[in-house]
Amino acid sequence: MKLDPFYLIVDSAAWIARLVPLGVRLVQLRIKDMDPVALAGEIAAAKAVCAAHDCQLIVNDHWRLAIETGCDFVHLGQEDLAEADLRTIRAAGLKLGISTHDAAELATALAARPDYVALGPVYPTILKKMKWTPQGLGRLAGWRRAVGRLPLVAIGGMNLERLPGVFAAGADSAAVVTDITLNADPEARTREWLAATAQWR
Ligand SMILES: Cc1ncc(COP(=O)(O)OP(=O)(O)O)c(N)n1
Ligand SMILES: Cc1nc(C(=O)O)sc1CCOP(=O)(O)O
Ligand SMILES: [Mg+2]
Repeated sequence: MKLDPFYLIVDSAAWIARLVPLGVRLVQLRIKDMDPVALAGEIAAAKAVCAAHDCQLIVNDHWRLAIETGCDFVHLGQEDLAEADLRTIRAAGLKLGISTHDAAELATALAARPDYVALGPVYPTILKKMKWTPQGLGRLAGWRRAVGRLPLVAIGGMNLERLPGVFAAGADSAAVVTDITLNADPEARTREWLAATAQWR
């Protein structure tokens, strides 16, 4: 499986409707704290936009709702993974991406036979408080060696200037939130990301 080098992460179907039609090929819906009925509606709306624009949708955390709404890819962190039923996820035909932040988490992730592994935070992030200090490019290169040909996602503090180093270190895809969603012109920034990642597509 090949991941698009530009992996957009947003927190609503409205963001997906706004940015995916610009040409985004890989997007994660990452919603926290929403009731299941509203959440199912968000996932269904995101799925419809992605289907219309040939974009791979990845649902963060909510694997049961992803199955119920007919999605085909979920992302789980280590706490999510500990509570997830991997057999059910696999039986439903879902692909699976897993977060990692240290060697023990990488071993846990690889044992789950994921479709990609994410390493973060490669650079400092302002999106959420994290207990890990930034991993840096050397660590990313170490992850590349450790995972072999498995797709590797770099996350945390991604911006356009950092992309050459991130891909040179071995990432297949760069996942981004605030460099786009907090930009004064998210559409223009998305177009810049699409252009900047074209050479790795
Ligand atoms: C691509 C990607 N990488 C890492 C994460 C983080 O997942 P997790 O550790 O479960 O934290 P939350 O995003 O759920 O707060 C991710 N979502 N996507
Ligand atoms: C959601 C998330 N997970 C991370 C991890 O390291 O697992 S870093 C992160 C936030 C990424 O946002 P931004 O691009 O704004 O830094
Ligand atoms: Mg999670």
